[in-house]
Amino acid sequence: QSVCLWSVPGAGPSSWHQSFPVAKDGSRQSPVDIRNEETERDPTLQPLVLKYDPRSSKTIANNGHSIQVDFDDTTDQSVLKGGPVTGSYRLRQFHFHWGSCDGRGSEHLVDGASFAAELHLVHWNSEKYADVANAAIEPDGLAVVGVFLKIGAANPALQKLLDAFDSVQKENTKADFKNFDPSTLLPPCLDFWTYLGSLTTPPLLESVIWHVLKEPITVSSGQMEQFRSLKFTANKPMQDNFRPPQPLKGRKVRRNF
Ligand SMILES: NS(=O)(=O)c1ccc(C(=O)NCC(=O)NCCc2c[nH]cn2)cc1
Ligand SMILES: [Cu+2]
Ligand SMILES: [Zn+2]
Repeated sequence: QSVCLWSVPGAGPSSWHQSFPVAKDGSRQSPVDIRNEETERDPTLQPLVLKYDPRSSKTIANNGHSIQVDFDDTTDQSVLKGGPVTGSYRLRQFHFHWGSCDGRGSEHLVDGASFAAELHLVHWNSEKYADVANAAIEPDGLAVVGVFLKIGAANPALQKLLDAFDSVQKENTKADFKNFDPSTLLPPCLDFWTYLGSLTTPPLLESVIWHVLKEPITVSSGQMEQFRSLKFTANKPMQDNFRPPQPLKGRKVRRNF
């Protein structure tokens, strides 16, 4: 979107259905509140395999509604395999969602509870589709890994990212960001919940196989303040860029733990 839809007052998630009817009429919208009691353990789920090569990291950008690190996805350098998916999904980018205070900010909830932020690692099905744009319109086109950020000790891997924020303070700015290994942002345990969902920002396409990790990583309050120092459109602080939970509409959330 030229004017990103978070920053214009009254143009947040509650008005997206005007331009994107799938927001209201869709059957597999994201995020959702994961009620653990209602999830189903599925022993047939394979372990999640995330193989990331730091040489594929390219740039860091403030795109007006999040901070995003883009990867070279012209070859299978950084891929997701296993879990509920067959085949291999190529890492394209990762970005974050966070709140204006530590008590909110994540998109998925667990038993109604929010975390301070949520990391999304976005992969596309490079075995079946030519590029991310073509994959993004297919029901099995994207695989996104969600990692919760919980307030606790400062996270040194995250600090490397935050130190690069000075060069992307303003909206629509981009800087080199090479040799970053996204696996440093993952928790030691890759247990996950999985369900069929969508992009959580416009165009809200219903093309995402979600893998939400059970174990959060930590972030300190001070580090969260650095996220909030980034600017939205028209110099507004970038924060509260999360969509509230959407109806499950009969979907089952499975877990591998
Ligand atoms: N939150 S999430 O469900 O993980 C997610 C949401 C949107 C996209 C996406 O690919 N969205 C289209 C697009 O082209 N995004 C470019 C960035 C942009 C859009 N508007 C301004 N900059 C990918 C993942
Ligand atoms: Cu946008
Ligand atoms: Zn996201």
